[in-house]
Amino acid sequence: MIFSTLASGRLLCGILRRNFCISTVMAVNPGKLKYLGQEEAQKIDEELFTEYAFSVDQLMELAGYSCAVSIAKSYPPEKLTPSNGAVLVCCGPGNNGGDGLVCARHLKLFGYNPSLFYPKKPNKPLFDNLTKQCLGMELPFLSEFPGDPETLQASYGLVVDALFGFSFTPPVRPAFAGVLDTLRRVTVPVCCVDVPSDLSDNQKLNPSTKHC
Ligand SMILES: NC(=O)C1=CN([C@@H]2O[C@H](COP(=O)(O)OP(=O)(O)OC[C@H]3O[C@@H](n4cnc5c(N)ncnc54)[C@H](OP(=O)(O)O)[C@@H]3O)[C@@H](O)[C@H]2O)[C@H](O)CC1
Repeated sequence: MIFSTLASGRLLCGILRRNFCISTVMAVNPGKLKYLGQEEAQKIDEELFTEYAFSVDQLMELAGYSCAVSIAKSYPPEKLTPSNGAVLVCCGPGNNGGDGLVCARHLKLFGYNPSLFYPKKPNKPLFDNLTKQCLGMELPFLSEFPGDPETLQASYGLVVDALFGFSFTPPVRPAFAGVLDTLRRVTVPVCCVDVPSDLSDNQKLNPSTKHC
């Protein structure tokens, strides 16, 4: 049912000004947007897999590509100074991280200079293949995260947060705590895939709340 709403054109991919969050929204009418919560998003995923036979690869490619298109519309590479299009794509250990790898690949084709921070790659063919594609396009994988905001924003004009999506369960584990803390403090735009990774699972993105 939810996917048929998508097909009717009432489910839009919206951009949320929480830093800059790309999320699917249910447009009851153009003037009134609501944002999907964790359960709704999981239900849509499930419906896409079962009733419409989408594969995870297809969904990941669609998600990553639409994020890259949204970024290109809002932050054209020529406007990213002083970094001339340098983007840091932070990828987490799940499918949200896979979205990030796809997004980085498309950003490269759009003229950006993406670098990847991917500290915990799952040992699965899908993620091996996505990593191989990025390596084949000469996208650098950072061996460590630029720990303080000043260092990060001196090198990158924009960050993509593809660390965690709807399977995040707070509190964040130590391995990622420092990364999220830095992303909260940077002054360059942070574009979040699905939801900001530090959003706890019972919070909903409220469209009326002003986000930075
Ligand atoms: N469902 C699909 O096939 C697709 C989903 N897409 C998008 O991807 C995410 C959901 O992906 P999923 O892999 O289910 O989960 P996440 O990527 O959100 O994160 C899972 C990993 O994160 C670890 N985790 C969870 N909580 C924490 C925490 N507090 N601290 C550190 N790490 C955490 C978790 O580890 P476990 O040990 O608990 O397994 C996972 O490793 C969603 O956004 C979807 O939209 C794709 O777009 C398409 C296919």
